[in-house]
Amino acid sequence: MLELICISYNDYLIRGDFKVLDKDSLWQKLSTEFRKNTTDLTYDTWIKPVTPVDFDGSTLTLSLPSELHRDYWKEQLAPNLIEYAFVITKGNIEPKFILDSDIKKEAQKKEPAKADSTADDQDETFSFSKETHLNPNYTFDNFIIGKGNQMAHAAALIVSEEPGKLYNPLFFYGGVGLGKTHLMQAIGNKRLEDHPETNVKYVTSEAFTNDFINAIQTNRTEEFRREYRNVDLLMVDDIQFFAQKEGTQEEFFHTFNDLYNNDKQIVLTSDRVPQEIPKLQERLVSRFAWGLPVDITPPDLETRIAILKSKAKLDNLTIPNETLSYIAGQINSNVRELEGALSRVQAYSKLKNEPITTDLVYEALKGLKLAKANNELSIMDIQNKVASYFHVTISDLKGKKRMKSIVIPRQIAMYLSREMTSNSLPKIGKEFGGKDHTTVIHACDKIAEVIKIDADIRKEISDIKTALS
Ligand SMILES: Nc1ncnc2c1ncn2[C@@H]1O[C@H](COP(=O)(O)OP(=O)(O)OP(=O)(O)O)[C@@H](O)[C@H]1O
Repeated sequence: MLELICISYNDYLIRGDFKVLDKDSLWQKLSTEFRKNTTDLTYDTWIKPVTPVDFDGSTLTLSLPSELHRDYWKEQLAPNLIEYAFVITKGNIEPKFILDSDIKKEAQKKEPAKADSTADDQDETFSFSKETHLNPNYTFDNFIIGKGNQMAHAAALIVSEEPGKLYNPLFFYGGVGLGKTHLMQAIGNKRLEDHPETNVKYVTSEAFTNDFINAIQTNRTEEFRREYRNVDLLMVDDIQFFAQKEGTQEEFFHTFNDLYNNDKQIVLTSDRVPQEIPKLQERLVSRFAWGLPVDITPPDLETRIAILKSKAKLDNLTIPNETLSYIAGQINSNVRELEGALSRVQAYSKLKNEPITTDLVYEALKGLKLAKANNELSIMDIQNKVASYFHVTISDLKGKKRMKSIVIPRQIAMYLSREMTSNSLPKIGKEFGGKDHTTVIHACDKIAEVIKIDADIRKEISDIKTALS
């Protein structure tokens, strides 16, 4: 990787021997490419309203006026942007999308606190509390109970009232977007509301791993241990990502023991039972089963309608009951997609300046509905699943980054698109950021070979296939 030598030069920065544009100049050049290659209507609707916010040499942050714009950019325009940017800068540029409303909200929030703000404050993610990293919206009040999550909900409530006693660790497992994180954080939020003195810590397993690696690199392992072992309630999300991380597992084992022996509460989530997490140490598997492992399954129709009703109320949306039932009937996979459908509908109604009716919803969700009616798995379904399984973005799958952590998921997604859909090789290539069909053939051959010798990848692919079928 070439070093960034920050020499300001008109609108250029110089990186190695490449010229790197600043955000406005880069965006101007990209807009010109889009104007050349799209219709006036597409340009005026989707590209013109975009504002460049930041460009750090590898990520271009763009602000968009609505959720609908964001969906459209992610699904349709991002691959073109990556390609145009590659031609312009000779580098891999990733787009990042934020909403104009988030920028406004953030500006308003910062305004009163300006006087005592610090550099650290500026790094905080929107609306997340600095100390605990809890999302304040993930509460028991906002959580709709249905058949698939009632056990998990009951256990969570008990743990929030009597941590460290009955179910330790509490272990939620289940598919993507079913509310594991929400429920876990609801425990933390309630505990803090009832007992503000409680020391609560929420991290993803990746954040734990990164903290640990940083601590080693900076000789601060003692500090790391003090931080993690001095809490009353530790929540670690998505622990399936501890798979194959020997050193982190070792450290987590000691963290776990320390907290457990001191009657501190541990809450964990994973997309599968501990026994199925590849290369998870046996002693961790058995410890995770000490408390209560409880699964969360997808919501039935009634629960989906109730969830939609509650989200609509939170967003002050007026939606007739039959329209809510219609939306709930269209999306039966997970709650995150249900929320996505609702925000797509909301944005569509704003754009058209019409009230939300079943007809309007039909139009807004047309693309999703068509895929469902044909009952065919789309390449997009596969990309979504693979991206969430490996925690990469859709842009990663469509882009050109050569890191192993991205290349393997990309090749797996191409392989599955070939295996599980009837799309031609050129069509698959096109859906992966306009790649040539020979790249797809190479990916398919590569994965077919790897499957023969690598049991972990074989298992991962089989998990994704099961989730897709
Ligand atoms: N029962 C529910 N009631 C209200 N909202 C819900 C419910 N279940 C899930 N959600 C919402 O769905 C979204 C996805 O949930 P969450 O992130 O908790 O899922 P997850 O199971 O942790 O997914 P992942 O495995 O991808 O991390 C969140 O916005 C959450 O608030």
